[in-house]
Amino acid sequence: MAEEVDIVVVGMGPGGEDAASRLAGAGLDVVAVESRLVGGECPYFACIPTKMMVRAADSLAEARRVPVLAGHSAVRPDWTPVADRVRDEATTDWNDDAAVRRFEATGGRLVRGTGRITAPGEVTVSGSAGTLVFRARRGIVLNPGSEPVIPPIDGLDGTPYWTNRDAVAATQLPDSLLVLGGGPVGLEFAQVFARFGASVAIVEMSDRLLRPTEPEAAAVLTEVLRGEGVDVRTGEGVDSVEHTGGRFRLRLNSGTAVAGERLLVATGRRTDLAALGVGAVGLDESARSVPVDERMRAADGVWAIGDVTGRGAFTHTSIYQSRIAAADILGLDAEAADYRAMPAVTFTDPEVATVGLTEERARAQGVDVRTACVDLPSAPRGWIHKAGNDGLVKLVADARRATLVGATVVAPLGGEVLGALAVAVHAEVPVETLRGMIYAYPTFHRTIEAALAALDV
Ligand SMILES: Cc1cc2nc3c(=O)[nH]c(=O)nc-3n(C[C@H](O)[C@H](O)[C@H](O)COP(=O)(O)OP(=O)(O)OC[C@H]3O[C@@H](n4cnc5c(N)ncnc54)[C@H](O)[C@@H]3O)c2cc1C
Ligand SMILES: NC(=O)c1ccc[n+]([C@@H]2O[C@H](COP(=O)([O-])OP(=O)(O)OC[C@H]3O[C@@H](n4cnc5c(N)ncnc54)[C@H](O)[C@@H]3O)[C@@H](O)[C@H]2O)c1
Repeated sequence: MAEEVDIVVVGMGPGGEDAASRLAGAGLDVVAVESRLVGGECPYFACIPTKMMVRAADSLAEARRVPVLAGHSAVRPDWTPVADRVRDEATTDWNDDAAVRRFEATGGRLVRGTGRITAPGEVTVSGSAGTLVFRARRGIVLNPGSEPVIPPIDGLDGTPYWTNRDAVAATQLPDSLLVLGGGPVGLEFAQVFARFGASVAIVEMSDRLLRPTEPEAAAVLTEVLRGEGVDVRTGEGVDSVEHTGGRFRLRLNSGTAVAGERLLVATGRRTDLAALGVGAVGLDESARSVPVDERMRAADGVWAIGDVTGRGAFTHTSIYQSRIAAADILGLDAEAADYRAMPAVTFTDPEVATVGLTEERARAQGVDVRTACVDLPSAPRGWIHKAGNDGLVKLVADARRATLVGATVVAPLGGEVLGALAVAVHAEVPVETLRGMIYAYPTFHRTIEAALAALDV
């Protein structure tokens, strides 16, 4: 017998939790289905624990800069406080009781298990309590998130490789780490483990790190990582993997090999749409993502939010979309999603912070592009900062409209500097208005003024 409810939310990632709470709080009868932990990847295996690791690693790097700036320092890294903090503060030992209580306080009901759309308006949940069938009167919200992609490399399957979930839970520092994939996941972990003393190699098959970002940003980061002793290999694929005697050995396309104690696979994310049963509502189960309109509608009575929509795999995307989907379901005047000023920060040191279009993407969209790029060490604050001042500010402008359509900041706390540029792109602030502002001296964000001066708009 199917149980009738108003809403079924499948997956309680950051967006699912937010949408389910909003809808239950508005008085709807909401069932939320979660197969692992309420809160999703971000608090237990991703954003929060990794940023705690980054914070710890950055403190080591800063201490190592003392000899350049302030005398002597001796740093003896210890992984124990990091592992303890991740276990006790970030994840409460991977326990979601507090999140469950928070959700249930809104009036919603949590059902543990794996949800699947089995007919229009119907979700079947398989869990430890058996099989339950729900009919959703008002709608189904899909927030299944994403799983690590494991590439089909000869020998990889069956080895004890790490994904982000294992790396976050590491209680001991490996002596060496091989990182497959030079995207945000690979780079944040690579720098953390290297700063704690592991010998780290990154193997990235495309011609540069952080492929979707500006090449200038990738170049700075590559140089910084190499300067810290990380073996960065771009344009390199892996032919085969061996794991013997407790060590991994990767044979690379170039004929060379790299070896290490641990292997982190950080080659992107995927969602199994067939397992989610989206074919039952007419969606393509073999697609990489669920296409949604500007109000997150994926099909009649189905909304999708988060990584599964392919609009930027970030927690802020998921929560932004949940707000819109919940408003639409409640029949409120929902804003239409607008991704022009999508921000992203990779929390390496320096941080790589981006908003809007890169130069390459703006050109591909036919924008009349003008760019300017200012190196941080040549700006007053960068020069003062000295050790650890690698970075730049790059602006991408639309000359016809005389506004910024994109920007990249590579800087210490570059994500904070990005705030001003995100406003500029989002609100289409005229370049002349930006030039007329007063930028506090000598801040990192004042480098924006120098970049604006160099912009031919
Ligand atoms: C290492 C790492 C670091 C990251 N750092 C950042 C960062 O600093 N900032 C940032 O913005 N983003 C970061 N991200 C991305 C961020 O974690 C995700 O974009 C974010 O979690 C949003 O995902 P989501 O809402 O789509 O769902 P997820 O967080 O992936 O959660 C989906 C939930 O749905 C559940 N689920 C899936 N299928 C079913 C089903 N059929 N039935 C029931 N339950 C199901 C899963 O168990 C999971 O709990 C990071 C990602 C990684 C891997
Ligand atoms: N700070 C943040 O906001 C943050 C941090 C981590 C992750 N994330 C999100 O999570 C998503 C996933 O991150 P990711 O780094 O896993 O994926 P990604 O897709 O961004 O990067 C994966 C990289 O692996 C490379 N690659 C793929 N197959 C390979 C192979 N066989 N050999 C060598 N290299 C290979 C790709 O060329 C790519 O550069 C990101 O898109 C991002 O949105 C965000």
